[in-house]
Amino acid sequence: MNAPRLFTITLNPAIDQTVRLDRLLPGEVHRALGEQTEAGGKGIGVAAVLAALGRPVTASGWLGADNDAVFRAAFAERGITDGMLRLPGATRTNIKLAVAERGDSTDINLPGLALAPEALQAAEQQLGERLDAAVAPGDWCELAGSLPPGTDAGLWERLARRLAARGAQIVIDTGGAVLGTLLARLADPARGPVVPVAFIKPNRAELEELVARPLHDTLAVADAAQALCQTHGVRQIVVSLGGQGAVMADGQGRWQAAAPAVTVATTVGAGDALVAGTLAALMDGQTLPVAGVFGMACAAARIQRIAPGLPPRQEVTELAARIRATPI
Ligand SMILES: O=P(O)(O)OC[C@H]1O[C@](O)(CO)[C@@H](O)[C@@H]1O
Repeated sequence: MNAPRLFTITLNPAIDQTVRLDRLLPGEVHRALGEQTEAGGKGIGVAAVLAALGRPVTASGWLGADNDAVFRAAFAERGITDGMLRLPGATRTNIKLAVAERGDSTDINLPGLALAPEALQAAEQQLGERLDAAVAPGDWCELAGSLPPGTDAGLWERLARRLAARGAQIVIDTGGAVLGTLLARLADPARGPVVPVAFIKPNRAELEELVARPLHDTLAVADAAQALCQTHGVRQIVVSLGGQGAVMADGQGRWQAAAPAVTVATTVGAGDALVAGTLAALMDGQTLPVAGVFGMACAAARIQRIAPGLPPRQEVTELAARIRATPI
């Protein structure tokens, strides 16, 4: 069998406009230090990191045809296969305020391209056919990011079932109520064949929403993550804890790892880099703690610059050497 490939599926991509500020004072006038525009959206961020790691990756999903130039340029420059449908209209622009004093970003994410029900149905049909033609058994498919207006978890569910029927490994990186609904539906035999989920990467708030209780410490996070593996048939989980690092869980155990201290230019894309690095290593057959550490190194490398992608591999390897996963 050929080496597995990754397809990211982004149904609500974004043009990220990052405005750099020295500080943020609500209600005040700010003079920006600078501005940068990048092709964004969760699966596109993941694809950028995978491509930087030298992996074949296809960015799939859909884009507004009116302003796709930034995506075309990014795909060509980074060596990402462009598998995105073009739909009538414009892709949303998300505003990112990267604030030097705070060392983080404030995100303002817009709803996204709204399509009429018939147009949505046609887009789903066309996307499904494209994926059927491209995805081979053993390939990994990431359902990435939020859903556009007028759609619900059913859209992800139909795509996941279609891809699982082709023998793909399903990865989910979507948040809010949609994640819980989707996991519950895919694990429910009354709805059809149970779809095993290879990997998810909630953050603490998303995991709290999934298990419907606050998770005050690392141990509580690890317990909740491991329980989710058992109840929802999720094979591997990395819970991102921002500056505090990550907790990982699978059928074999649970681990925690602290994030290395780095200078932060933006926190946008940190989660995508964590997913991308972890998936790259898992696809190589690495264990979860090894893969999660590599993902964390990719995230630490990613947040030091505003542009998606990664610095030279040596820098990522050095960061990985500074991270230890310890069993909990
Ligand atoms: O689909 P969501 O949840 O609105 O997130 C989209 C945002 O997330 C990112 O992909 C970063 O993770 C940004 O590029 C983008 O603006």
